[in-house]
Amino acid sequence: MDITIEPAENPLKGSVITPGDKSISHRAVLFASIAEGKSVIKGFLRGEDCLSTISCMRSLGIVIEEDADSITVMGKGPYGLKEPAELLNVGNSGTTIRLLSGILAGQPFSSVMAGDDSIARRPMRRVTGPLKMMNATVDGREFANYTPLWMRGGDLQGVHYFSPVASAQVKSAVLLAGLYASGKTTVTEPFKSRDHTERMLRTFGVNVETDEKSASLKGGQKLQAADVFVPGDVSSAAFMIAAGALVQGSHLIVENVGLNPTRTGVIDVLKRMDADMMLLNETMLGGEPTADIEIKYSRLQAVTIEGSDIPRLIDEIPVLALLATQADGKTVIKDAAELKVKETNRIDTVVNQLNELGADCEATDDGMIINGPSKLKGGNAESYHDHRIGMTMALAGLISETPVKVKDTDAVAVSYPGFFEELERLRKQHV
Ligand SMILES: O=C(O)C1=C[C@@H](OP(=O)(O)O)[C@@H](O)[C@H](O)C1
Ligand SMILES: C=C(OP(=O)(O)O)C(=O)O
Repeated sequence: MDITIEPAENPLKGSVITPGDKSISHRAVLFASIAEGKSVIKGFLRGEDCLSTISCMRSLGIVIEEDADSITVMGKGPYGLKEPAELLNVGNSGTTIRLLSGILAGQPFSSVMAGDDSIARRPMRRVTGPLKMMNATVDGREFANYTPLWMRGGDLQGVHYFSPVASAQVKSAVLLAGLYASGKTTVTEPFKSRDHTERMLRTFGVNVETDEKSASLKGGQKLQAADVFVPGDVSSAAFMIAAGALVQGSHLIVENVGLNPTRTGVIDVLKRMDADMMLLNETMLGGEPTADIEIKYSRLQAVTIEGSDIPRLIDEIPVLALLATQADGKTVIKDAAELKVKETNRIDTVVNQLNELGADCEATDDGMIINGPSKLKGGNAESYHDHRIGMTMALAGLISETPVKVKDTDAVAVSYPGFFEELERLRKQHV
């Protein structure tokens, strides 16, 4: 479906509740499935990606009940999964295929995973490589780099894996396989990636050791069922925070934002950009720090974003790039080549689409340069079926001279079902 976003004639006002964290929702279902007993998950994100994880676990024989405010998973223990009769369809979700690979690597049966066109282009060797080192049998197109991925798990051996990329998906896949391996498994990364796996495995009773760049666990540990409360997703909140910062006169409260320190790069960068922002009601929910965020329209300054901050804000770069088009000066984003292997090549899709609307951006090998501020003129924008590009282009419509028509917005439901309705509601609350 195409959606036309009219320029905002009035400030955005009011409060919005952030939908559940996508990374944590996936993990809750996966870990509960291989735990012994019944786990109840509250605050679960009913986005398409997390629904793909539920459907894969059902195909593997796990009973999962859904009701209005919770998901109940009847865990069957580490070896309770059954050989699936059908292909495991991961849809658009990189997290599903990569984390599930780690679990399937430990299962004594054969399974095949595939997803949509975007998943078919995303590199899987980063996960299948270390899993093979651990003794799993894996294949796929181009020597196990592309879907469909076929696996037959087996007797795994622990490894110390030095990942060339800071990736929570790689780290999690190897650690999950490590639960089925003999001895100890360690993953060391160039920079620390999000640590939801380490935190949640502990909630399920697994002993995980961590230091600045490594995480380790011993094989053979059993997960015990646990109830999980999923905080709001800072990656989704970032779009509403950006809307508040971009539209003149706005004043929003974005509630229930998960503030795990491995995810708060976007908050740190917004502060450096001089955003008029405050954290309210800081608390701990389900083992993760959370707060409400008050944001007002802000005159933004250009910044450089690089190094260890990149994994802490990787999914927020499209919306940060839009914010940078309105900031004074030259914003430089570097060390972010990982953007090329997301749902789309997000260096190209962000730069092309923002330029199309009248911004001054340039793609580089590992990021982009944005000169601001520029008045966006509006027009047609592609989402390329990438949820984060679709939402970024919609926000561009709020500050353009003429409307922005965003193509194929259905993808937004991958991480933020109800995004357009919420945006519309905030626009109507100016009086
Ligand atoms: O582990 C996760 O839940 C995720 C890790 C990140 O990917 P990488 O591990 O590829 O960096 C992120 O981009 C993705 O949206 C979710
Ligand atoms: C990259 C993303 O997700 P995934 O890797 O799970 O497809 C994302 O949500 O921006």
